Amino acid sequence: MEQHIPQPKSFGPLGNLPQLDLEAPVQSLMRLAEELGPIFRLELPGGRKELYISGHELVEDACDETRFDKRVWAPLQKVRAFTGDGLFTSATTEPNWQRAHNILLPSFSQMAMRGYHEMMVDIAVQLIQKWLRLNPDESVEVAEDMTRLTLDTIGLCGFDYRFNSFYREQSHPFITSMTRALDEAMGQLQRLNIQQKLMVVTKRQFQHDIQAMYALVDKIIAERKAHGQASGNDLLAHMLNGRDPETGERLDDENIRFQIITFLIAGHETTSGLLSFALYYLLKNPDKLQKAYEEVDRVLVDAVPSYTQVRELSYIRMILNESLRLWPTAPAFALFAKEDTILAGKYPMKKGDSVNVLVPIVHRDKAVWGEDVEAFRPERFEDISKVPHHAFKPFGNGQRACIGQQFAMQEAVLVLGMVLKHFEIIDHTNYQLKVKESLTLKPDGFTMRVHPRSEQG
Ligand code: HEM
Ligand SMILES: CC(C)c1ccc2c(c1)CC[C@H]1[C@](C)(C(=O)N[C@@H](Cc3c[nH]c4ccccc34)C(=O)O)CCC[C@]21C
Repeated sequence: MEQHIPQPKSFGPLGNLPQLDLEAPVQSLMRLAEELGPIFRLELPGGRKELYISGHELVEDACDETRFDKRVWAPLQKVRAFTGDGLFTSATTEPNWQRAHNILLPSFSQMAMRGYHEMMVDIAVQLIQKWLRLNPDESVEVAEDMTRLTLDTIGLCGFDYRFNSFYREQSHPFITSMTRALDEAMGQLQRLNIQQKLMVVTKRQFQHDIQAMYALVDKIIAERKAHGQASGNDLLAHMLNGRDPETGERLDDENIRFQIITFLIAGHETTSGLLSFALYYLLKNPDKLQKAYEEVDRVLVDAVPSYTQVRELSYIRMILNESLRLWPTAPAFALFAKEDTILAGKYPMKKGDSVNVLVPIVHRDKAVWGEDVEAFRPERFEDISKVPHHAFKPFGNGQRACIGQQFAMQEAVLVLGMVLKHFEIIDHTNYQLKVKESLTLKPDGFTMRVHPRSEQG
């Protein structure tokens, strides 16, 4: 029988929007979920309705790939204006999704990470050098420096391009365009169609920013095709030379452009947020911080970490997983029913109906994580077989899960390990976490002090 699905009271054409804090929509949805329970409906401008699920049984069932597939929903549709049929914004049934997936999977495998290690170290050393030169009374703007690091890392590993963010106060022009375009895409999610039509200047700026992004990326592709490239082991080389093992086909230049912009977006904001949250939790949990220092002092015995040593930093990896549990920097993803079905045996869904997974709440489901869900306890990830993997979805689901997961984790373990090897981190302002919501989640106004640690042992 039809189960009741709670929905907050709605206010005419704007639906439930007036009750939400549009500066922090995810945190609004988290509060709604605590009030309304593991499933609730939200009404949006123009009568659009969205169904949110956050209970582990519902999420587990919705992650059944035989019955549900990734939905390219409104937020992704808006971004598709500049990422086209790139991996992130294409439907599984589009030809370029399967082709790019088949061609790029090896380039993002754990094996491939060995090939990116030197480039990741190149950028990580720049961060360490910058922090070593700070005066004792100066502090670090954590999220800002981590964003410089992750952007430069994906630029170098992706297509041998140096944004040189550590040598700039202002963002690189490409990033200015990308950030403004993303902000506009997000803004469109909350406007009525009539508002959207009237905002002519904004729309023109949006188109200008998209053309600016394409100009830079198309130039990089053209130059690479004209002059080739020494190393030949970055993502661009793999995309230019790769063939779909199933069909022998290659990616065309337009799709390669879309993939590069996709990796820049998906690859830097999310990883920088993860590193920032991890440092925040270590400052607030000195016993875990001590354990982390002990691991890096034991493993990182050389001036520069080797690929193998990074793989040995298991407690650092557990810290990052626990940070992703509490603050998954990609906080929601959407699924649709491939055929008529019953969700978790209770909620009938017609073919095409969709659900949105509210990741921060399923990561706090006490039924699977225990009563201490708000505690920062990396030890939950000690034994991977004991992690409730259907209630831990920071990288999405199934064949549409994050292709960059190994890249992100390899980079984050390397950077967090190097930071803790070189610095004692100090919570000099007793910072209180405020989560800033843009495309993803990150700490707002988070600064800390860093003291060089004397050479250990
Ligand atoms: C902590 C860092 C990251 C997090 C939390 C994260 C999270 C996610 C999530 C949740 C999805 C699924 C989205 C959906 O279902 O609609 C996804 C997809 C994707 N991510 Fe990531 N991501 C991270 C880093 C990266 C990096 C470093 C890259 C590339 C260099 C990347 C590239 C992609 C791509 C291409 C997809 C689409 C995959 C496909 O559908 O074929 N991500 N990511
Ligand atoms: C570009 C990608 C990576 C991206 C970026 C941000 C978000 C997403 C994905 C997907 C989820 C999306 C949110 C959570 C979302 O569910 N939105 C839904 C519903 C919605 C529209 N307005 C809202 C205002 C408040 C609360 C909800 C909505 C939607 O947009 O349909 C809204 C904020 C941006 C966010 C995090």
